[in-house]
Amino acid sequence: MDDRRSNAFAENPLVGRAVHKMNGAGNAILVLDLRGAGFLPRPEDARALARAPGLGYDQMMVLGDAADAGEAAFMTIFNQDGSLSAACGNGTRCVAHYLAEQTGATELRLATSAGKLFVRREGPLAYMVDMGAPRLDWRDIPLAREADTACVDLAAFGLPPASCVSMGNPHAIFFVERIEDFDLAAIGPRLEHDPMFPQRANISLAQSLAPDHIRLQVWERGTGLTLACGTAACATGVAAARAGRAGRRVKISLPGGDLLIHWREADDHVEMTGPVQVEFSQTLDAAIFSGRDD
Ligand SMILES: N[C@@H](CCC[C@H](N)C(=O)O)C(=O)O
Repeated sequence: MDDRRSNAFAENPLVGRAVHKMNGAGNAILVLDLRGAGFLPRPEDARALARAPGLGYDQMMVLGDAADAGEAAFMTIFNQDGSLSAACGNGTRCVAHYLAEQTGATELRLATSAGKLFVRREGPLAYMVDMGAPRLDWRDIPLAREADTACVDLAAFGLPPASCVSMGNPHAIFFVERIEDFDLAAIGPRLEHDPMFPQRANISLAQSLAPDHIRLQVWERGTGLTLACGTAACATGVAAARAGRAGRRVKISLPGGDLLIHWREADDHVEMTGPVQVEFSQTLDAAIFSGRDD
């Protein structure tokens, strides 16, 4: 190892590692493969990477060693603010693509702190993820107090009651006539931190276009407005079917692209199918971690 590399390594073990910038329906994803490394980025590292010029991300998917044989990796998922999420649908497709390209696998098993995920390649740049069963009990979302999760009155901003769903992470969905009538960038942060959500929440505005088609805009917990959110699309599909607004198969159109959601009757699991795009790979240098962490 040359001197520059060994000094940089002493500063931060991420220096010299490769990251892979991808997107899933426009959701900006950074894949960092730390299998075999025995460490995870610190929250301040995650924040530094999120604000690194030309790099950035909505979520960073850090691959670690899987506990079970047959699982390709364990995914630790960071938001821009350094907080963790137990689920990320678009990031899961990106990780699946990264691994599928390495191994040629067309089916993969991955794990997160929320559970195990099955992924199937559907095309050169398309994947279906079995996101597991939604959780609809108020304690599982979690909400701060007992409530009918199909109808949570947050009494704010002229919005109707929200439908709350956990896909391993908490979502509140507001069905509105027209998304444009609301400024999600302004109300999103306040709803994310509403006292009803002890672990904060991802906030979505949904507009029904047809019984099998919904428009969606998402304010993501720990990140902000994004072009797409896979778990929000799953949660919205579930909320819409629950309310009789849609069937169990629905197309969700987000600013960055479309996701197909199928809430299976047979086993209650939610399938999410959508695209991935590979942008670039880069080696991390020490300058990324040298700024202030405000
Ligand atoms: N973009 C993701 C969800 C990201 C996680 C979220 N911000 C959270 O903290 O729960 C997706 O595609 O599902």
